[in-house]
Amino acid sequence: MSTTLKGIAASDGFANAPAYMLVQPDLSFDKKEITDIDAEVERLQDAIKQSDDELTTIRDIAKESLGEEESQVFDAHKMILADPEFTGAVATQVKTDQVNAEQALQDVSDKFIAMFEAMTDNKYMQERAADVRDVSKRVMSHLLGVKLPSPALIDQEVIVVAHDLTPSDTAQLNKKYVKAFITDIGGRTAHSAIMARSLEIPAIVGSDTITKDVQDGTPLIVDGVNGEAVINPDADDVKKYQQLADNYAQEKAEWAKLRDAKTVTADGRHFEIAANIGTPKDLAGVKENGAEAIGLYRTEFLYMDSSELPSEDDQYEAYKEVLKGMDGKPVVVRTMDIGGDKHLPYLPLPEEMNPFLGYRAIRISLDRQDIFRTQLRALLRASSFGKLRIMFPMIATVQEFRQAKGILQEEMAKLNDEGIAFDANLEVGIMIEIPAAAVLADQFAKEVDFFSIGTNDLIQYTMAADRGNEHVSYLYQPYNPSILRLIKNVIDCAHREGKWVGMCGEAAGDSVMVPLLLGMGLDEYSMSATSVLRVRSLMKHLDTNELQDLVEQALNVSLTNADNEKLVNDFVADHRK
Ligand SMILES: C=C(OP(=O)(O)O)C(=O)O
Ligand SMILES: [Mg+2]
Repeated sequence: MSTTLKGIAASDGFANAPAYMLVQPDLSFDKKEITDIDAEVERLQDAIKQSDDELTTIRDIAKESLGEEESQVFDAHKMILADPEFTGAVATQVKTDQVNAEQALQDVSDKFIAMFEAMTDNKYMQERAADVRDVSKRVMSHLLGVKLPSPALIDQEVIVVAHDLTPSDTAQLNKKYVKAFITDIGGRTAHSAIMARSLEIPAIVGSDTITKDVQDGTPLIVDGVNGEAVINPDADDVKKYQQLADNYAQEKAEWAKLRDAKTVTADGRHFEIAANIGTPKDLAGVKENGAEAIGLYRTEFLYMDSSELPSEDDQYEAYKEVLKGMDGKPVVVRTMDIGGDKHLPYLPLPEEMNPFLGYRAIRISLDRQDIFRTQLRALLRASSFGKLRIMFPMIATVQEFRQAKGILQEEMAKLNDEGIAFDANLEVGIMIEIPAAAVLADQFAKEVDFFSIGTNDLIQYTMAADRGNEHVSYLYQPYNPSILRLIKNVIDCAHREGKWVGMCGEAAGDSVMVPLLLGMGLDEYSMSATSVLRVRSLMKHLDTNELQDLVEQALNVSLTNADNEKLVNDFVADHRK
């Protein structure tokens, strides 16, 4: 019999395929005394050989789908397997201690890991500890005869099931075979969910129990629009979801007709719909979906995709590609926003109790000015190839903005002295994602060129609810009057100073939020590229003259998020042109 599991709808679309468990297997074992030493060493050699074959396959697939650089880590793993100092030492230990291969492997790898981790003055060697850990896990899985999941090896249509997916796990999913994913934990604005939307992979997060409810191969249906998974669907379920998927495809075909159209409301007002990107590769999606600008380029992915800090030239090439690719249309580039759930293996951050409230984003940039200045120089050099706007993340105080802008001006002066061209008039703005900045928007508005409201963080900080924690996901309330009042304040303060305001948090592409934002006069809406056409279609059917009353009610009469959701849905049903 089929069962339905409810989670958080993270990325639109429907899929019907068997489950692929991307979960870490149990690698525990008992220590054993061995009498047949030769047989035990042979068992170890077999496991090493199987691991090596597997790594060859993974490397070849990774090279094809992710590129040469990303595949090199697997060559490094093969070298460890071939190193007699490591695998030879395991065989020796089996012989001398007369213990099972699992125990010998663990002892030797623990020794190597401790040795590498102690090399605090050589970061490169220190990072090798992670490689040894990975390799020994792989050999251990073969010794124990359990499967180690590997996204790169998926070569059939599946729905990936995982406890959680990191942004880098998500980046490895091959859209050709991974038809959807479901996780136990996570929220709608966690970065894996945001990436799923830009990859157009239907997804459900925060299901709580999916990894316990299914096994490898269990038939599954994912409804990413409503956040529902059907486990072991019957013929009726399949028919019902096929119908929903067909309707959705039809709706998408209708929206696609607006690809080259300007975004205009029923009363003829133009608003800018922009896209959020993480890498230059996302430009294709921006074009396919007819976005009018890039409202947020999350540059931290450039740092996350690299094995060391990207050089000024590497960054320059990436920024130039995006600016040229947009053909003079605006591109808002946000400086590095590392920290929170975004990590750099080569930039160890302090262990923190509350990483989202800790050392992150502009706080790191102002502290590590070497990293910040390199990024700013790369951006400035690229600025002559298009319409660049620079934006600083996580600004809490006016002083932080002044300091960041001061550093930018110093780099401008240096480039000037060196005779290197850049756009001296480029706009410099900030993300509004900390309540302190939203409240003091009148003061900030006198100094910045623009605001972009980051609702993902603004909501988590205002409601004190971790954006990636499914247990508090009910507090992700974009239409809560408290959030709407902060947004209205930001828009009004900016307009009073003649500045423009955008929004690049996920709420900018939310069908309930858009009528309210239009009514408040938000100028620019930046969202996953895959949401652009849906929102353009929605705006076409709304008359901004009729939205003032709606905003008044949402701010002053409604008490809850749910009140406002209903208010807007009823309004749109009655007033759609
Ligand atoms: C757009 C935002 O930034 P990020 O999601 O990258 O934190 C936000 O906080 O709304
Ligand atoms: Mg943010």
